[in-house]
Amino acid sequence: MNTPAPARLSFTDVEVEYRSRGRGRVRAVAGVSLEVSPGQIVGLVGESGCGKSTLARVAVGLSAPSAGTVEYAGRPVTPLGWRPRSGAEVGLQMVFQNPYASLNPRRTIGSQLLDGVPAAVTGSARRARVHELLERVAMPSSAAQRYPHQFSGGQRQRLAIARALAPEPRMIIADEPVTALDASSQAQVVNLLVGLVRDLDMGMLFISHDLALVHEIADVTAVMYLGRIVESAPTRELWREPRHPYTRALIDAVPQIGLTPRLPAILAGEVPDPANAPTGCRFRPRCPHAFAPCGEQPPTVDLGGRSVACWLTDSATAPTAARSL
Ligand SMILES: Nc1ncnc2c1ncn2[C@@H]1O[C@H](COP(=O)(O)OP(=O)(O)OP(=O)(O)O)[C@@H](O)[C@H]1O
Repeated sequence: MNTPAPARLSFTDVEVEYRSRGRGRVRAVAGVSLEVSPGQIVGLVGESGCGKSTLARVAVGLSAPSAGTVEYAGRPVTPLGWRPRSGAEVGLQMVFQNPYASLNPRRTIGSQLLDGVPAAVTGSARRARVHELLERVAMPSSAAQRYPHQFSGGQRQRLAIARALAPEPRMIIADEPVTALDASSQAQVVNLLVGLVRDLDMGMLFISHDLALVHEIADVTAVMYLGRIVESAPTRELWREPRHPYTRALIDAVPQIGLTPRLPAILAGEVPDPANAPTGCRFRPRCPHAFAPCGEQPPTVDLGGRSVACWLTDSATAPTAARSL
């Protein structure tokens, strides 16, 4: 008997390039390798424009990688529109920042949830499944007869989560799912999402620019800068001892109770345009520790459970680097 492959999402050396009229070739993702396993929440953080949403779109087949592979449950993710989606890909569902990206404003919630219920569920069990989904996201059964615009932003996001859960996914890609909500709805939606992922033993890639939020919920945190993952580690370790200068800067910029938030000098200004990315280490122009080797792209060093792409952690160059600190 064949054992099914674990519902793991794997990115291997993924690159995504856009062709844009004014900017030419934009390499939004420039060689990313990352894994999300069932039962695990991986947080992906980084400033605006660093390629987080592009990576999310590639994970669910909304964009195609220009190089590298994305696999889910041991099979390549097929870009949507290239061919009918296979059964495996239904196991991978996305929650967007804007719930209207997955909810049609002109159809009732009930009919949209029904669409997502697997065909194997038949007869009256289909409607019962819709009510179960509403209950899971703490919405009344009466929501089934109503339209998306009849709900508040937080409720609408909960309904979008119910829509994502309808096909019984094993993995959720959540791209800034609470960024557009007010503070109290944010807490409710985050708690709901994390509770569901834990109860149903799913995996989740949680994308956010909010490092403090990712610190609260993620088992592993991956830090992205200008199309590359610069550091990835169990969240607690990353927070206790950030190894990449960019991670350190992001953590320093997180507001702390009683202290005035302070943007570190090196993070002032914008992330450079990926259409004109610096050569070598892409963080080099903003890094206070940049030294000669940074003109070359740093290797990703595996430090046992965590990985860092920085010449400061490379054993051959670290001694020289230490002198520049
Ligand atoms: N369709 C597109 N055509 C051209 N360039 C694009 C396209 N989509 C994204 N980009 C560019 O790719 C880069 C990465 O964008 P992306 O939206 O993935 O970043 P992000 O980290 O999710 O940022 P944000 O949080 O602001 O959405 C940016 O420079 C963006 O301008």
